[in-house]
Amino acid sequence: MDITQQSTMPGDIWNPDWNDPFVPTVEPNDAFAELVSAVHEVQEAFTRARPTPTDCAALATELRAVAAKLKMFEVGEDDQLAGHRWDLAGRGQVMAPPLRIEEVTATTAKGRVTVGRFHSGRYAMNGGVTPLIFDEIMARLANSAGRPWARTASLDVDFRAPAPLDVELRVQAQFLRQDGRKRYMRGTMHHGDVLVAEADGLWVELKPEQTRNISERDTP
Ligand SMILES: CCCCCCCCCCCC(=O)SCCNC(=O)CCNC(=O)[C@H](O)C(C)(C)COP(=O)(O)OP(=O)(O)OC[C@H]1O[C@@H](n2cnc3c(N)ncnc32)[C@H](O)[C@@H]1OP(=O)(O)O
Repeated sequence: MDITQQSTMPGDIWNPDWNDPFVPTVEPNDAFAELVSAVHEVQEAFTRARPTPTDCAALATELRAVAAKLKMFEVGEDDQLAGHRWDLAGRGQVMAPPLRIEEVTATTAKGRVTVGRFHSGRYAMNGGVTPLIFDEIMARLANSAGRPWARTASLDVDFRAPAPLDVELRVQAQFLRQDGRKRYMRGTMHHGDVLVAEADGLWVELKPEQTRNISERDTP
């Protein structure tokens, strides 16, 4: 299959606005984006802090109060906002660093990400976080251009240099080829000119019975 012959089908699976690098990550008056940003702030501040035992206890109480409030708004996974806000960096989920995907064509995707101490191993990005970032951008590309849904079957990451914290990293994905249901992808992560990690991945197109749990809300 010649994947370069496929269009990106704007409006179908890919919002053309997302190719504009100047679309702000957080829209004014976007209350959910503010909430996501606040959770990220808590994660980073928690990681950097060394509170006293008394303060730990008080903070735990306050955070449990916040969790109780959020539980009042619990919905099913199809209806939750986290992970479904395709216009936000990181889709509004707070597990992986907020990768900002700026461009997706049928064959390439480009994004940028900055990680703080929350995602640190030791003075460099944790080795488990790098695959999260690759999976996000490579999956986005694998599922772009109107292609039927595919899930990650394998992801092989090579760590070439420590990925520094608090600076912007550039992440790219490339659609190498398709062989039946198999889509072969490649990813790279750079800090400046330094290649910090690269990845090879296989995405396998789902059979109809494997798409049962994928809803319209999963469509970018
Ligand atoms: C964010 C954007 C959008 C996101 C939008 C949200 C929805 C969709 C995406 C969700 C993203 C995820 O959750 S991904 C989460 C992480 N991934 C997963 O949970 C996937 C778990 N695994 C599976 O569900 C399954 O193993 C599949 C679907 C990957 C493959 O199973 P299958 O459908 O039975 O395929 P099967 O017939 O065995 O294999 C088909 C071909 O692929 C090859 N193959 C299969 N697995 C492998 C493998 N690990 N390594 C090498 N090759 C493999 C086989 O040899 C075969 O080759 P040949 O004989 O044909 O040559």
